[in-house]
This record gives sequence, C-alpha cells and structure tokens, in this order.
Amino acid sequence: MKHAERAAQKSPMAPSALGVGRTPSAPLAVHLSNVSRTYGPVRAVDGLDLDIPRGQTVALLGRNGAGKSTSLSMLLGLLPPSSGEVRLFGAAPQRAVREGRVGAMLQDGKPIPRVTVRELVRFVASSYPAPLPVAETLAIAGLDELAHRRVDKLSGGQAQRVRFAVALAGDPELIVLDEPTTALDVAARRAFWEAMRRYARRGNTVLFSTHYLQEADENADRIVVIDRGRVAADGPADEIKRTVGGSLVAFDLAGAPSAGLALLPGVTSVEVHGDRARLRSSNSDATVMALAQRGAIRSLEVAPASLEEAFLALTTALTTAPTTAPAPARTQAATQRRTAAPIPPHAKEATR
Ligand SMILES: Nc1ncnc2c1ncn2[C@@H]1O[C@H](COP(=O)(O)OP(=O)(O)OP(=O)(O)O)[C@@H](O)[C@H]1O
Repeated sequence: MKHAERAAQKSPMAPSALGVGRTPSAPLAVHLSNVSRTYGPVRAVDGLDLDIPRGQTVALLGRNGAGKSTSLSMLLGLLPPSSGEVRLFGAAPQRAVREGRVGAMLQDGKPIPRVTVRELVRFVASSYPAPLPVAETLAIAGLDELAHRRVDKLSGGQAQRVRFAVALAGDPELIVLDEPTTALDVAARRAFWEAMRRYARRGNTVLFSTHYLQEADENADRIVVIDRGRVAADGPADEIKRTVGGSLVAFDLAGAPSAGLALLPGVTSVEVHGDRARLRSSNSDATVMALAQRGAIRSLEVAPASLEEAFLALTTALTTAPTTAPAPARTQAATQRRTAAPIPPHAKEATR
C-alpha cells in the first residue's frame, strides 16, 4: 500500500479504516491536561499541558530529572497521574494501547534469548488486532538483512532497531520513544532516525525524548522543553532558538577588562574564556554598536544561538533537588524573562 493511502486511512476523515474494534478517531493523538505526578515529597511532573495533533513528530527535551520519563509513563498508562487528565486518541491510554494504536520503546527491556528477529516480530504482531505485516515492519525498521539473526546476538544498535520493530508491530498510529538512541554510535543513530522517519512519513505521530539536541533539531517538527515537570518552551526548533536563544556575540578582549559587559544593551549573559568574551544578546545590533564604541571588536563574531544555547537558557541545572512545592506556571512572558538569566557556568557539562 502506498504511503499516501495509508496516511489517508489514518486521517480523522476515515475512522472506519482504523482497524477492528478501535475507538473513533480524535483530532489529537495526545492530550495531557494539567497532569502532575508526585513521588512522596518529589513533584516529578507539575501541571503539564501537552496536546499533540496526529501526524506530528515531537521531541521532549529536559535535563536529567526534568520529568520526561515520568510524563511518558503516564502518557502510556503505565503510571497513574496524581492529578490531571491523560487521553490518547480521545480515550484512556490503556485502551489505546490495547487497541494497538500506540507503540512504545522505553529505556529498559532485555532481548528474549534464542529467537530470531523475524520470530520475535511475528510473535508480537500476533498479539495485536490489526498488526502491520511482518515484512513491512522489518523493512521500516531496516532489519531485512538481520531477520534470520538471533536477537540476543545483535550489536547495541541492531538490538535498538529490533526494539523499534517490536514497537511498530501492532501498526500503531503513535509511537513513544524514551531516549531511543542512547549509547548508539553515529552510524547506528543515523540508521535509527532513518527508520523513524520512514514510519513518520506514513502519517503517524512520534513523541521521543532525547538528550541529543541535534537529533531533536533534525528530526522533530516541534520541540517541547520540560523543566522541573513543566513545559518551559514549546514550538518549532527555529522559533525556540530565535525567541529564547537570541544571538551570540564573541570577540577578543585584547587585554581589556571584561567588567561592564553585562550592562551593554541587549546582553543577557557573559562568559569569558581566557581572552575571548562570549555574550548572549537579545539585540545583537545594539550590542555590537556598543562594543564598537568601546573599540572592542577584534575578531568579532555574531551568530544565532544554537538549540543548545536556547535549551540552557530555558532549563535550570539540577544543583538542588527537584521542586517539592508547586511553582507558578511559566507563561510565554516568563519564558522571555528567563532569557535574562545568566547561563550557569557548569551548565555545559550538564547536558550531553
Ligand atoms: N520511582 C520513583 N521514585 C521516586 N522518585 C522518582 C521515581 N522516578 C522518578 N523519580 C524522580 O522524579 C523526578 C523526574 O524523574 P524522571 O525519570 O521522570 O526524569 P527524566 O527527565 O526522565 O530524567 P532523565 O533524563 O535522567 O532520564 C526525578 O527527580 C526523579 O528522581
């Protein structure tokens, strides 16, 4: 079947084609409304709102302990929220999972010994009401060549693609991936994302968490940054970079003092490494003019902030325990205000 046809079948316009016993289509694949989860005194997720329309690929970013895995577990119905509402395709997550509409690849999970890749995928597919044909699953996951190999004898990257195939076997419309490429080498990561894009091109919805910001930038239509269990930013990568990250202005101090740089127009943070100063600016034109007036333009460079810069501006380093008390919801204006916060000096090490 052609991709376009399959995508059309999965559209809200064609509810009858969704498979035996599936609940009627809803426009949203994912709906989380004011969802919170506490573990004793730790508030891991704190009033999270997230709507994902069908067909979108969304990356969930956040520092260690930000609440990503907890959010994904609640979304999949594996963990009950302390409060709030979780719906997948307009129904309870357990129902969507039972109907095969959701596939997941979580952080844990060991391969079953002594079965081949094809046998495993066939077995998993047989447990769903309307599975994807095994050959199609193997092709999407890039496992044609490995179909006859034992799953417990594969490399880490190959095993990860098998886990992806297992998540695909029920022909889900939504796939949830928790740090899917951790510990994979560059080639294995590339192969994995190619497989994921083949799946997404069929009109499916993808939600993945990652610490590799470049992967999010390259593979997601939309990025949701979580900080202390809340949404700190939500939008296309370019928009987040532009509105949150601002620009980076770097120049050689040439022996001049760095005092006062933080007070220049537009400057929101200052880093000095040896003789090189790096300023983050929300108005690079004004910053450069002011530097020119100081005569500080040796080896001047102006560049848009990377997603990593924006991410660092948005998230708080976990130097202390995660929040144990409710904090005010972060609005768009609050997000903008946070741009003014200096980058914590240790922040670069805190993200991979
Ligand atoms: N089962 C648990 N019991 C107690 N606290 C937990 C439990 N699971 C998670 N937490 C705490 O909840 C917070 C959020 O954890 P979570 O695993 O959701 O974060 P994460 O963003 O997925 O982190 P990472 O990037 O390190 O995987 C952390 O402070 C963590 O220590």
